[in-house]
Order: sequence, then structure tokens, then C-alpha cells
Amino acid sequence: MSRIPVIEMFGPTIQGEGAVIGVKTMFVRTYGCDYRCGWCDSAFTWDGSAKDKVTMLAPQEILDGLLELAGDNFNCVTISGGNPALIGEAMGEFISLLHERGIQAAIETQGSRWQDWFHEVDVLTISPKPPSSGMQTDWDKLDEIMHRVAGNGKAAHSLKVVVFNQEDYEYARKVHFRYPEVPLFLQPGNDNVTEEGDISGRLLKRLEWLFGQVIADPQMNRARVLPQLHALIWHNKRGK
Ligand SMILES: C[S@@+](CC[C@H](N)C(=O)[O-])C[C@H]1O[C@@H](n2cnc3c(N)ncnc32)[C@H](O)[C@@H]1O
Ligand SMILES: Nc1nc2[nH]cc(C(=O)O)c2c(=O)[nH]1
Ligand code: SF4
Ligand SMILES: [Mg+2]
Repeated sequence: MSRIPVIEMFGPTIQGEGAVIGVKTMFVRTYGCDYRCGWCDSAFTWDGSAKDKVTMLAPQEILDGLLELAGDNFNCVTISGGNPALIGEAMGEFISLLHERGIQAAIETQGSRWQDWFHEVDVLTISPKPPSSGMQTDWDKLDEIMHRVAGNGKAAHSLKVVVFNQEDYEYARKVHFRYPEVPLFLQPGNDNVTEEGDISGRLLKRLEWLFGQVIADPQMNRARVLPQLHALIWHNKRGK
């Protein structure tokens, strides 16, 4: 039986980002990422600093862990990371277990890898990385993924681009023009993911700048601009 590298499970919390912002959800965060974004707010999922916290769990063990944590106090599970798309059919098995109990499955991934279980996901968020991340987008791979999910009526899929600066904003425009039919969410970057205390003022200033960019741009009439809501409330705390 294949297992999933889990570094944290938490919740119920409130989905702080993107298409299903505000939804009550549990989180399962997987270990490992094929990217190394310079501003990653979850670097412990790949930098080795929390490797000792990783447990290899069977799908049923993850579900049991969530039920132990929250009982029936949720009906959505967001699987994030790291990059959950590094995981094969065990993730498909986990999603099936959730569906058997009428629980929704949401996935956060960066559009660098395809998995056939993407077709089973209820809410698929694809977050390609802009230049400020230091990563290079594989546009052929992203095209393949977007083409394959477009053909699947089931999953509500959307694009989410984190924007730190003008260059990132131009990148987000490029993504929007490339996939004009896919809902696009823009999210201001948190430029200090280790700062203690209340970071909401700093985040709101960056959100205001991004509002201004979109308000002024007739090419972005259908884009949606959202903060990391959980970071406004719980700042840089983990497990929120
Ligand atoms: C931690 S990542 C994990 C899932 C996947 N690796 C990805 O990047 O989509 C989850 C989301 O947080 C966003 N994110 C990570 N660091 C951030 C930061 N410093 N500011 C704003 N968003 C950030 C990512 O862009 C992504 O949309
Ligand atoms: N509340 C909350 N919402 C989130 N949406 C995406 C997250 C992520 O780290 O993938 C995240 C997270 O870490 N916490
Ligand atoms: S792809 Fe996601 S998890 Fe991986 S380094 Fe970038 S932001 Fe972090
Ligand atoms: Mg997060």
C-alpha cells in the first residue's frame, strides 16, 4: 500500500486564499516540492528543517487523523504542500476516501506536474510562479495541465498568481491572456514570512497596491484580487 509524506494536518480553519476563500476546511500538508521559491511561506516542507516531523501515512490513516482532530466538524479537506502533485495514486485513494464520506477535496499546486487524480479533485487551484520566486515556468507543461483539466467538467479549477512587483504583475497578465477562460485570482506577496507579531498592516498595503494595478488595467477586468485572509488574521503563525 502506497503512503503519503505528511508534515502537518490542522484545522478546522478557514481557507484563506483563492476561489474558495472563506470556506471552513481541514489542511493536509505534504512534504517535498520540486520548486524552491525564494519567498515560500512553507519552506519547511522542502528545506529539511522539519524533516523529522514527516510521517508516511496510508490514505485511511490520514482520514482517521482528520476525524480524530475534528470529528464531523468539517466537510472539506485542502491538500497543500510542498507540492502534492509529486504524489501518485495514494493521493487518488485518499480523495476517493473523502468522497465516500461526502467530503470535498481541494488541491493547491503550482502547475509543474500532472497527476491523473487531478480529475477527481473538486477544487483545483493551480498557482504558477512569477519571476520574483526565482522559478522558471515550464509553459509546455502548464499548457498540458490546463488543457487536461479544461476537458474535465467535474473539477472547479482556477489559476492563482502571487504578485510581489510590476514584473510579477506582467507575468500574471501573460497567464491570464494564455488561459482567458480560466478564473484568475491575484494574491499580494507576503515579503516577510518570518516576522513575528501583527503583519496585517504590511499585507494590506501590498493588497492596496495590487488593487490599484488591476483597477487601472482594462485587460484585467475579470481578474479577482484577494489577500491571504488567514495571514491577515493569524499573521505568520503555522498551522492556521
Ligand atoms: C505554500 S504553497 C503550496 C502549494 C504549491 N506548492 C503552490 O505553490 O501552489 C500554497 C500557496 O501559497 C502561496 N504562497 C507561498 N508563499 C507565499 C508568500 N510569501 N506570499 C504569498 N503567497 C505565498 C503559493 O503561491 C501558493 O499559491
Ligand atoms: N488558512 C489557510 N488557507 C490556505 N490556503 C492555501 C494555503 C496553503 O498553504 O496552501 C493555506 C494555509 O496555509 N492556511
Ligand atoms: S511551489 Fe509552493 S511549496 Fe513549493 S517552494 Fe513554491 S510556494 Fe513553496
Ligand atoms: Mg499557507
